[in-house]
Amino acid sequence: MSNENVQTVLAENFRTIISSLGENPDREGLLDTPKRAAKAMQFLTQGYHQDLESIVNGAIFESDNEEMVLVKNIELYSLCEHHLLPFIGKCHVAYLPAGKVIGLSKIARVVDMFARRLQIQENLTSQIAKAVESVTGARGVGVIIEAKHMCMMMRGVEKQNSVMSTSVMLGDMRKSQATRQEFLMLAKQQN
Ligand SMILES: Nc1nc2c(ncn2[C@@H]2O[C@H](COP(=O)(O)OP(=O)(O)OP(=O)(O)O)[C@@H](O)[C@H]2O)c(=O)[nH]1
Ligand SMILES: [Zn+2]
Repeated sequence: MSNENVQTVLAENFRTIISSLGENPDREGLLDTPKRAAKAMQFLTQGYHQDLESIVNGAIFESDNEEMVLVKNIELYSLCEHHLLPFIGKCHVAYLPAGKVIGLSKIARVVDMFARRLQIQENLTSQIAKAVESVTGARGVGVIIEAKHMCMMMRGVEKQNSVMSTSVMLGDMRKSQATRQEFLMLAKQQN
């Protein structure tokens, strides 16, 4: 289905949702809402139409550096697959290069590519780690995500302060306790 067709189908469904809620989809304020909501949902799930190779766009560079590279505090917006409500937080990604480094912005793009899908935080964390590992050939990769889930805040148990923390360590980052500790310590430090 083309992008426009998907948007039309989504908009029709959003119109049904609005009327099922007892609202009048024909009142002025809501007239364009199905289309807007459809576009917003397409944006928030655009990761399904992206692939690693085009996201990275060849920005892999040779380097002798073997020390840990860490990108901290990457903002993260995703949708939980259970309620379709947002979870919002930050992601820290570290890797141990093995002859190659990746363009800095590309790590954030990889995070977005997987975050803009229907997710649970655990799978999101491991998908990012595996993607960074495969694209850089790194000796080790670590990913930490700390996020607040709207499904726990706005509804359900209504807990406003709980933060879910998930981490995935691969390769040498998993094997070497000292390296893992260094990552965890650097990730925890304020800026
Ligand atoms: N592990 C994990 N659980 C999640 C994530 N996002 C949402 N959940 C949980 O998924 C669970 C779904 O539980 P259900 O009992 O089927 O759904 P529910 O009746 O809406 O649950 P409550 O949220 O407890 O009201 C809830 O415990 C959510 O907190 C996530 O990223 N990871
Ligand atoms: Zn949820």
